Amino acid sequence: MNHPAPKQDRPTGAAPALEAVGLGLQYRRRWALRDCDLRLPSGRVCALVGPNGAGKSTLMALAAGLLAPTEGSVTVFGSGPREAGSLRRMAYLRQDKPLYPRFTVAETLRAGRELNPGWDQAIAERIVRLGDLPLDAKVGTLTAGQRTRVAFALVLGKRPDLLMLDEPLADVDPVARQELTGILMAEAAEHGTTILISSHVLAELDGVCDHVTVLRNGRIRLSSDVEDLLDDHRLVVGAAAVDSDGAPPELAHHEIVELRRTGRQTTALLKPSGAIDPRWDTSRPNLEDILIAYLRTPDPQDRPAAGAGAQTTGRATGSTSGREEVTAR
Ligand SMILES: Nc1ncnc2c1ncn2[C@@H]1O[C@H](COP(=O)(O)OP(=O)(O)OP(=O)(O)O)[C@@H](O)[C@H]1O
Repeated sequence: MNHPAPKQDRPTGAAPALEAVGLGLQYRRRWALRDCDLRLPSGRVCALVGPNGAGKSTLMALAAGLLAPTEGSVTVFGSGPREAGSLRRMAYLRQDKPLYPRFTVAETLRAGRELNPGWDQAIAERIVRLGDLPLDAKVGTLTAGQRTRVAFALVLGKRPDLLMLDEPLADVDPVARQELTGILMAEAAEHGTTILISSHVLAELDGVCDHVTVLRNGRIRLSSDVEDLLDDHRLVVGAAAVDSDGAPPELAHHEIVELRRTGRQTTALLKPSGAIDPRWDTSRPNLEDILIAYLRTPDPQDRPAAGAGAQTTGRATGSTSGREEVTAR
């Protein structure tokens, strides 16, 4: 679906909606998030993408003040996430969408109204009504998708300036998905709400978000405006021979994000520097093409130095036909 992406940055000098500096969180000996630098200006719709266990929920929980950082800092509109002003201005919809099962839908909305000074009953009721949810139904009797709708009504009813949604639509049917995404985007455009949304459904992010951050193994792999990403990358397809390192010499002067071989065909996602050899069929990738390539390949800094061991990107050696060989550069 295509919605105009809101781009209403606050006046210069205003604190970003969310800022992380060297942010990290360690569980026992394992880092769930490390060296995270992120600046999300207000009014943006930012997708947070990454494989399972990449650290997306950890980042949101830190920004919501539910976890304390092991190192670094995170602020919301310039203040610590646990400060009263920040708590008032943000809403966080956790993946498990905690609600009181014994409350009815109406009682849940009433609690939202009583707890939140800026409560917008109209939008909350609209979301519930569109799902045909009986107001007197107990939340515990609702399906997972219906509970998601109630949780959506609560976070949008709060009218936050920063809305963080952790895989919010995973259990919602496709029609409701489109409808709730539409409401979300309309609300963001109308009120300048900053949205941070994590999702595994990459195709649905195109046309919805204007900024994207990719996390991999607890580190930021990529964080960029969508328009810049689309302008800066090219997909090339050719039949050129591949040298022993996997990089065709004609492409060697470009930054190769990912190189894939299927039989005699080589496909690469590039950040070109200069003209691309005309023997290669060149096209503009869509957002999903770009995100998949970054998700599949580790950051060059995280890869072992040449000769220090095999590349770590699932590269299948000796593949010449049928099988696909993937090489990160
Ligand atoms: N309470 C916990 N105790 C120990 N380790 C944890 C805990 N919560 C998360 N982790 C670990 O931290 C890492 C990041 O987890 P996180 O939930 O942030 O990932 P995610 O990107 O949200 O994953 P998913 O897409 O599966 O929801 C994972 O390795 C996870 O196993």
